[in-house]
Amino acid sequence: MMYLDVKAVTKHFGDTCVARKVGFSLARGEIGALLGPSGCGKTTLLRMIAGFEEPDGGAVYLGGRPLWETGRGLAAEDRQIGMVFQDYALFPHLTVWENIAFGMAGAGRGERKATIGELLSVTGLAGAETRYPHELSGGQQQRVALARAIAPKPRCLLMDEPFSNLDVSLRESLSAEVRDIIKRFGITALMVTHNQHEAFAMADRIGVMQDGSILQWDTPEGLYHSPKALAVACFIGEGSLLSGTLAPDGTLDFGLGAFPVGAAAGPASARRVRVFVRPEAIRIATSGTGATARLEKSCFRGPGRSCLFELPSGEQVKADADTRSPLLEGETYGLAVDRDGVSIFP
Ligand SMILES: Nc1ncnc2c1ncn2[C@@H]1O[C@H](COP(=O)(O)OP(=O)(O)OP(=O)(O)O)[C@@H](O)[C@H]1O
Repeated sequence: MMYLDVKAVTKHFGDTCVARKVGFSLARGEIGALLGPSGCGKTTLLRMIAGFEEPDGGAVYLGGRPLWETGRGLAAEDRQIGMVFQDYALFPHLTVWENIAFGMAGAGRGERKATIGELLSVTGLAGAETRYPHELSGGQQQRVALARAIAPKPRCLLMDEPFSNLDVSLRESLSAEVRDIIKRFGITALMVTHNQHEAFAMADRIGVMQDGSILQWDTPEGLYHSPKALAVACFIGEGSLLSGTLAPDGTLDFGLGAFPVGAAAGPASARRVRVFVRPEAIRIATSGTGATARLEKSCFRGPGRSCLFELPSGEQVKADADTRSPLLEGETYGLAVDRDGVSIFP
């Protein structure tokens, strides 16, 4: 059995279904992320695991023990779950030290001192222990919130959009830092975010959610390279959607060429398919075989150049180029596609 196990959890608010038999699991010490657009049900799922909301059906287990099963559950305060909220929710009248110590009433003086000392050190807050929350930056406040949630040694840590109040440049560096801290303490954690960069920087496993369902629960690499649904491909990273035909012998024919994608994939008769291609799977050449396309737009992005091509069919294709390539808008180029960077959907 996995450490955190969510099984076929359903939840309605009135007539609206916000969790449709949702299931996923995390091994001990793994970090998971629920990723999806606003309103898809991420926070409600997190709140059901925390015990702030009751499921209509399904079960939730933590470390082999039920948090919720057959319509009954442990009270939130008995679940030993740590929470980090979007707005940090620090106590404004308590110092950094007192905020972190808040949930450690059961620990002895020596243990409390050692744990808080270690947390201050790994979160880079040593020296700030007598300050109050309003005397800290947003990033520092978030680290205090994390330290406060970790200090009582929770069985699981839940984080609701933990970086959304921080500026973009801080989000990515802090998310990598927070991952290191959680890993160092060996805590099993689940976060909710609508930002894929945060999910990629933090999580070992990510669930892409849409309308109360998890479309795919997978590693970041699995989601990016082998999306199981078109909505997952489109939600994660960038790409182009082209139309094509899949023949019974497994040959895919579309705007960027024709090649076998495995006989096993072949339908009984030729079938129209949608083909999703990542920009980095396309190689641009001045001439040659493969497809030809007109460069419509080219945008310098420092390490790379984002290009938008138009195929003779009128379909548009995004491709990445080297910034040193002398590409001219309006000119025609050859495009070759890396077969592994192509995903096919009905
Ligand atoms: N207590 C509640 N009563 C009624 N409807 C609710 C309640 N809590 C959430 N909802 C509704 O359930 C749906 C899912 O909300 P939820 O907060 O879980 O989504 P989310 O994916 O976390 O979105 P966001 O990123 O905006 O927080 C939304 O339509 C929301 O309005």
